[in-house]
Amino acid sequence: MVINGIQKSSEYLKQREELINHDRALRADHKRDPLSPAETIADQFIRKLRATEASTIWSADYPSIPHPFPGMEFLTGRSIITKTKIYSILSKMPKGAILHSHFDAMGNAAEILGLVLQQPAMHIRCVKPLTVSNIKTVLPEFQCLPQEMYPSEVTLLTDPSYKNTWISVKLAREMFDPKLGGPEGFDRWVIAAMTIDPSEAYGTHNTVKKIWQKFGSTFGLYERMLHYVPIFQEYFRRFILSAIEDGISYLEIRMNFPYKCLANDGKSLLSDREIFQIFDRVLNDIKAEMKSQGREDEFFGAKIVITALRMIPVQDLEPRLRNCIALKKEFPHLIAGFDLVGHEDTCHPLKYYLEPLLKFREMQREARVEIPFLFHAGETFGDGTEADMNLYDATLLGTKRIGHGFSLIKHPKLLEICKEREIAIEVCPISNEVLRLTSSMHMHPLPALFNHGLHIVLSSDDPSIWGSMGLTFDFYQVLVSSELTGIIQLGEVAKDSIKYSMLTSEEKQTVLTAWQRRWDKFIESVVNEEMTTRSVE
Ligand SMILES: O=c1[nH]cnc2c1ncn2[C@@H]1O[C@H](CO)[C@@H](O)[C@H]1O
Repeated sequence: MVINGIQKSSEYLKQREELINHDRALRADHKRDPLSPAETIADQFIRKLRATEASTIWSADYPSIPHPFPGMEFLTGRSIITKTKIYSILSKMPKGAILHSHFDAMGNAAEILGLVLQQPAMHIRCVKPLTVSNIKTVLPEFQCLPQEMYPSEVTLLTDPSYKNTWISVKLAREMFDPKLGGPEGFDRWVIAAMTIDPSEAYGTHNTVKKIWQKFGSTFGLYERMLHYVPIFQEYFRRFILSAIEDGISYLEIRMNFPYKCLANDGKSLLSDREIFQIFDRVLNDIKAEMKSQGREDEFFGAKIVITALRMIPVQDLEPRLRNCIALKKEFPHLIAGFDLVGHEDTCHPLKYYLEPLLKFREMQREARVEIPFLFHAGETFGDGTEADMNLYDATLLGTKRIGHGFSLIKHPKLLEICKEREIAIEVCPISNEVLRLTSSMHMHPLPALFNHGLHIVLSSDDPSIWGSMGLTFDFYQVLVSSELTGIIQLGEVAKDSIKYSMLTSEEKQTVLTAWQRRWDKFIESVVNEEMTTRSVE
């Protein structure tokens, strides 16, 4: 690799090629087996399409989007993304597993409101009468009420005499003041509170701290809307079905326990056991449904990563960990691991929980169960802050994967360890951008992680809140913001999501074989698309 002293351009070009290959040698797409002829065509076709769409769809004028570009802020660019052929191709790609998403924020917001509206027990209130001038700032509050507590007198949310009283959600919607948009205005009001919109992410709340205030307030709503068994069950079923339609064949879902879900009577709480029994039932029903359609190799189930909020006092963690062990013993096939969640920049660092976390290993040995740590760490742009330092603790505590690891790129030794120990990084591109860690995908550390040869899985984190159900949008943002990354790299990421899941090695083999079959078919369909496009040109 000596560059000095080169005389001939042919020699220079040879050395240039060697240097480039050397630099790219760690990437997953460079390390894999040679591409099949069909993969080569598909890869080149998608690269060409990406360039064409950058200069057509992404360069057109849009009245409400002043400066569009591929990889731009997701919430502003989403309506352009869905116009592209690349998006439509990626929506058919088999994507492997979702390994990083939070249960309460995985469904479509409008559909969740639809489920709430079907339940007479669901009620709503707000702190003062809603008016045209305060509707953007006054938040709805939901509550499931037992029948004996249904209100006997009703004052509408928009009535000037309204005073923070409960009203049935359905009635509140039907009677919503036409001056505020009637029932559609009601939907807009509630959905705005459940989601982050571009004016918030890129305007009023454009810092990590401010956007987390809005983000946190949405979780308060989801909790009240979803934690009622008829809604909870149907919600779970629907998001699994929609994940399957997006080419996802397995999920590991983070969920806080105890998960306070109201039973049918709207009063008593389900036990954790009952929650897991519901999971089992819903998953088995879906598997049976898939089998009856001859699609059994498209879905292999889901597991829960039990989480606790990193705000709880340290002494409260040990009982949670004991509960986690008891649940694992009873539902070994449904529990993937343990994690602590919440805003790392403002909550307790992992180090604060060191004693119970160290003890957890011993507790597992005694109980003869294995519950790997799958820690969120480094979801920050800090460099040496406590949130950033969580990466050291997650690594020392033996985490099997790292959730986000946004600041990992700053730490050479940790990069080396993650590579050596095959600690996969769960990267959630759209989440990081909406939560203001990066202003566009081009500034995201992901391309650097790919180039360093880290094991990466892509995930959606909280798709309800940014309207990015499934994984297609995340895959899209990654594909269009690096020239090196092509469909082959995305295929490797999908494979890694199976390889670094918490399935057993036999299960992984089964899921990988099914994935490969679907991948070959997918590549064939891209090749067909290429031929059709060529014949039109
Ligand atoms: O990206 C994230 N990082 C850390 N915590 C999160 C993220 N997304 C959601 N939660 C947390 O998970 C809980 C629901 O399970 C919520 O309290 C939310 O704060």
